[in-house]
Amino acid sequence: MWRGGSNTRTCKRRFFSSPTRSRHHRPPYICRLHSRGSQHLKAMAEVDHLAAERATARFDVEEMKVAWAGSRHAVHVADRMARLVASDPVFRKDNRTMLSRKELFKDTLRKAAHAWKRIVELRLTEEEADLLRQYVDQPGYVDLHWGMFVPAIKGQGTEEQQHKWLPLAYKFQIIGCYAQTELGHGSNVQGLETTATFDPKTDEFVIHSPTLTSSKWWPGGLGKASTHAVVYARLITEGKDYGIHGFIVQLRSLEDHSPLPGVTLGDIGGKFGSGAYNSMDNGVLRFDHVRIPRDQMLMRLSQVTREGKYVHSNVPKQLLYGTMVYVRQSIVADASKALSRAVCIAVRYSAVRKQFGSQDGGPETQVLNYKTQQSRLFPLLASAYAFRFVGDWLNWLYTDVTQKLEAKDFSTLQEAHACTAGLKAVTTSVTADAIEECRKLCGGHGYLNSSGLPELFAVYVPACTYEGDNVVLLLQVARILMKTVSQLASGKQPVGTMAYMGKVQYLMQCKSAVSSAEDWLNPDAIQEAFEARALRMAVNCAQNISQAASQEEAAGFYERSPDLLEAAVAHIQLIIVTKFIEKVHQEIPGHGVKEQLQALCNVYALYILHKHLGDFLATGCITPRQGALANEQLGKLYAQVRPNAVALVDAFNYTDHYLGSVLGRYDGDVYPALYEEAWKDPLNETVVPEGYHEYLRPLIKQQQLKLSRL
Ligand SMILES: CCCCCCCCCCCCCCCCCCCCCCC/C=C/C(=O)SCCNC(=O)CCNC(=O)[C@H](O)C(C)(C)COP(=O)(O)OP(=O)(O)OC[C@H]1O[C@@H](n2cnc3c(N)ncnc32)[C@H](O)[C@@H]1OP(=O)(O)O
Ligand SMILES: Cc1cc2nc3c(=O)[nH]c(=O)nc-3n(C[C@H](O)[C@H](O)[C@H](O)COP(=O)(O)OP(=O)(O)OC[C@H]3O[C@@H](n4cnc5c(N)ncnc54)[C@H](O)[C@@H]3O)c2cc1C
Repeated sequence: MWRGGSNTRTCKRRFFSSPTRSRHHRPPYICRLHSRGSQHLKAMAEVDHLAAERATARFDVEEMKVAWAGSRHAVHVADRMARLVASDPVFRKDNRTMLSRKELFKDTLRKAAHAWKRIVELRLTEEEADLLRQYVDQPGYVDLHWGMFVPAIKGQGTEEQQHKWLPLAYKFQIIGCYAQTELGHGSNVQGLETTATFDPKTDEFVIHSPTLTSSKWWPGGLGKASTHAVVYARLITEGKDYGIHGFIVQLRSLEDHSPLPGVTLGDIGGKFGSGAYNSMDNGVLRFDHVRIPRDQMLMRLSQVTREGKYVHSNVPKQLLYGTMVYVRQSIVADASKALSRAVCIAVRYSAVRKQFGSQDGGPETQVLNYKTQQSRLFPLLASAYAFRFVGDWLNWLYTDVTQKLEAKDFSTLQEAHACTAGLKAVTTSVTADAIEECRKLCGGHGYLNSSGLPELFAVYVPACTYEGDNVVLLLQVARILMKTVSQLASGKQPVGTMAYMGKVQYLMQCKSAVSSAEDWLNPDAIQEAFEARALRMAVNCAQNISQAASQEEAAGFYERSPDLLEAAVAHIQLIIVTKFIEKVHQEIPGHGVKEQLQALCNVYALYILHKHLGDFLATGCITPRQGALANEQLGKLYAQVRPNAVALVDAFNYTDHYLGSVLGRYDGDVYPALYEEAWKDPLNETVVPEGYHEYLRPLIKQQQLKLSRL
């Protein structure tokens, strides 16, 4: 019922495109200047640094690639798709931040069409096509078409509707987007204002935007590309408002792409950063009494009969939110991708970069050897692995829930909602902060577009907002936690990721047995501390809410929401730690691979414990001494990770094209690459800048004249 994705094998439609040509041609004098400079610098380049780093790894990198990707098959397919993209000039992206908005958008259309052509020519499977989409690495309408429009029809459309619309979407005969958010309301879906009023005389719905704030605002692909949208609107029939439902609405002509009568639409304007999410045409849309046939209401969950009667199927209303649940779980997998990219850049560059440490003209110290660099970077490396594994687990959970829903078993719906919402919130917030931290870890050069980090940050940060603002989503988790706590008294045993709450008697009073730093390497000690902290925080919140004088529960919840947020984070961190521990308990082939993952798992858990020490101490789960021991063990783990760091990021198996960073190059030959990149800037197209004769020369001359008069 929630399933997304599609089988692209059936698609026959072909598109044609011409290769891109950079608008920035370096004039001959710069080529000469640069090639001399570059050769000179190449001789000095520290190309051996990463080779030496790779030699110190104490594990089999090829096998770690398998552990990271999930299977040998996954490594192979990802490798093939990454190379396919990297070797195709149409997919170049090194000039992206220098393109104007219009050029960037056209470049996105060109890439999408070319990608589709290659997918059809090579008869790629859905798995391969999606990887190709990811490696093209440019947000565009196809993400929303495949990621939300198609899944919405699959999840909320009847079989008949799927039969009609999906083949059109699979062959790109129509392009769709997901039009939910409005200018006035995004988080509060029930507050949307767009109306869909049934007219029994014509057997049509009339879609209307009654106010300015009811304008659809933000949907990706809506601004310029989409021909259709799944529009969420208040269903009104027989004079009654039945709340939010989905409708398939055609927006543009399939002949000339002009808006249909009654439809006003366009792009909402430039967004944060250069390049980045500006490749996406997030749009605005208003309806002026637009009529659509009744059968374009998505009718799997509820129907309106020919006579205008509203009928709700015997399924939970929340299935309407299924597309968001689907995308939230995919966003968790994306978080590990974005985080691992940033970490890969920062680790490699930190191994190449040297500062200080030599008093007598000897070599300087690799910045990766500084303990502070390690304590900032290695937890992020560990988090990338942690998010990867929890993402795999979440994908399993999602698939499992979907199968159950198809069998009309709704028992795990709440678990799916809590896990997707909470993990989406925590992993995206951490990743956004981590990308910025990686930029700082790369010093000044991290601020250059050519480091890849500014664009990665700019493209990533909206993940904290889209598909549900992270605070709003964490409060959803908190509500479920409070509900679970309140049911404990009645003896109802919590299940799934809440099962630990069933041990309430024990966890509320247990004391950690850790008495040495090594004791923190015991997964049971970690698990118990995290469970006790999460449960105690949730129970404290529940007690505070119930004690909030005579207030209603909702008012108590509102008062305590900052604490509830922290309780929700603690619960989600417990899930991440638990899934990492479970992963490490599995059989993992390859020399040293399990040991490295074990170390990273401990780094992740103890880093979180150290960072949130206040929670652990305030809830009395551990003593200050035990907290200090955890930190001591963390330092030892960093030393263990250090010789393996470069190999651990190599295991992500990213091409230089995908990384898009001169600092993160596989060969570590950073300085010539930085030098070369500088010359590609449009400012360097001429030696004397445009504007010199207009503004600089007159200014200088005027000053000279003044001086000569003195
Ligand atoms: C290069 C080209 C090549 C071509 C390639 C071809 C490839 C082919 C193959 C590709 C396949 C795959 C492609 C995948 C691509 C994926 C990429 C995706 C990219 C994504 C980009 C992002 C774009 C962004 C989109 C958006 O942002 S869409 C809008 C999102 N909006 C929100 O998230 C709004 C948030 N708000 C809410 O969700 C709700 O309002 C709320 C939950 C906050 C509150 O809801 P409500 O008011 O209804 O209710 P309550 O809080 O009272 O809750 C009532 C009960 O319902 C439960 N509940 C709530 N939500 C859910 C849920 N989702 N599921 C289940 N249950 C839910 C509550 O728990 C309450 O329960 P109770 O009554 O028991 O207490
Ligand atoms: C890049 C991007 C792409 C997007 N793509 C799409 C798309 O394709 N389709 C689509 O329909 N939408 C899309 N959106 C919209 C997106 O889903 C919404 O912006 C998002 O759900 C947040 O809603 P909002 O903008 O209304 O934020 P608001 O809810 O207005 O948030 C503002 C602030 O209020 C806080 N807040 C709100 N409610 C509460 C509460 N109950 N308790 C405590 N604090 C609260 C939030 O934490 C936040 O700090 C996109 C957005 C972006 C940025």
